[in-house]
Formats: sequence, structure tokens, C-alpha cells
Amino acid sequence: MSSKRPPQSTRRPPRWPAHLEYLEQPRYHASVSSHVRELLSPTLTRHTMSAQTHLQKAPVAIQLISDPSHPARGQYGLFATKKIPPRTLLIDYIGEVHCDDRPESDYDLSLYRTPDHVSVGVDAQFCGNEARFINDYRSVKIKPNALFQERRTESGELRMSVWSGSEPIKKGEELLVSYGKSWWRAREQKS
Ligand SMILES: C[S@@+](CC[C@H](N)C(=O)[O-])C[C@H]1O[C@@H](n2cnc3c(N)ncnc32)[C@H](O)[C@@H]1O
Repeated sequence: MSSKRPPQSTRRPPRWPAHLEYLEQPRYHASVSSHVRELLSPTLTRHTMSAQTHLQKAPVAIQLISDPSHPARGQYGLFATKKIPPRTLLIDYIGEVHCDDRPESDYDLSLYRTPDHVSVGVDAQFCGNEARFINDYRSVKIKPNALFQERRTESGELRMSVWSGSEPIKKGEELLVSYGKSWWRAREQKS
């Protein structure tokens, strides 16, 4: 039997939903021009460095939210599987890197804006990794305990990553970021 879909990673984490594709590396959409690709991941480093691009296993697990007071009950969230020190790199936000507009996606993060004003996003609506399950802190906790911040991998590729905040995160605690006011404003406009 032949399939036109690219092969899926075999390392699907527990509770990964069957209808979503699991990715260990970013996927570049056709809307990303070679010029933009060069800015995100320079050829020189792409070809000369070994591709040590993914992190050690992240200390996180996907869990169904059953707490009736949680605003995302019935959905999933991402939880710490061990105590995490402050300001620690946890996991990259992996998905489809794109330059087209994705107004309908609730899983689309802004990654970069080029000097000539092209916006680059990472959309994990249909394919991605555990980081797509991180919820916003609003109505859950007083403040976020994690944040999104970009980094360059050892091979030079620009990625959006999740880091712990200024306090340690306890084992079993839910990782919560701030999606930002513009994300919530855009969501209000959709509904
Ligand atoms: C990036 S996803 C997070 C993962 C999502 N819970 C899931 O299971 O796929 C964003 C969606 O999670 C939900 N969500 C996240 N944080 C929330 C919050 N503080 N209050 C209400 N809904 C939230 C919303 O439905 C939002 O569209």
C-alpha cells in the first residue's frame, strides 16, 4: 500500500491525539521563500554543523484536564514530570513554519519578522509536538510560570522555545504561558 503522506515520527508521546501528526523537527511550508528560509536557518550552518537540533527528552507530559474550574476542562494541557529550575529551556514549539495568513488557527505563534516585513509563524494546528498543548494562565493561575522565547539551535535554526520563568516549577504543575493580549483579542473577533 503506498501513501503520499510523509512518514510520521515513531516517537509519539503518550496521549498524543490520533488525528494529529507528531513532528520532531519543524516543517517548512511552501509559503516560506528561499530568502526567508536562509534568514531562519542559514545554509552555511545547515550544511557544516551536525544537526543536533532537538533537545533531550523534555520533562513534560500531555494530560487531559478534568478540573471543573479550569477554563480548558475537557481539553489537554502540558504538565511538568519533574521539578524544573527557573529559566530552563524546556521544549521547542514545533509545527509548520509558514509565511501565509492563518487567522483560523489557535495554534499559530509568531516566530520572526524579516527586515522587509514578512511575518513568519509556526502553526501547530494539524502537526506539531507537545508544546502545542500549553495553555494560557488566564483564569487558571495568577501569573504564567513559563514563557515563549526564540533561540537558535546549535545548527543555527531559529525556533520558538518554551522556558520556565523566574520561579521553579513543581513536579505535576501545569505549564502556563501568556498568549498575549493580541491573541485573545483575535480570538474574541473570531467568536
Ligand atoms: C494552543 S491550544 C492549547 C491546547 C489545548 N488546550 C488543546 O487541548 O489542544 C489553545 C486553546 O486552548 C484553550 N485554552 C488555553 N488556555 C486557555 C485559558 N486560559 N482559558 C480558556 N481556554 C484556554 C483554548 O480553547 C485555546 O483555543
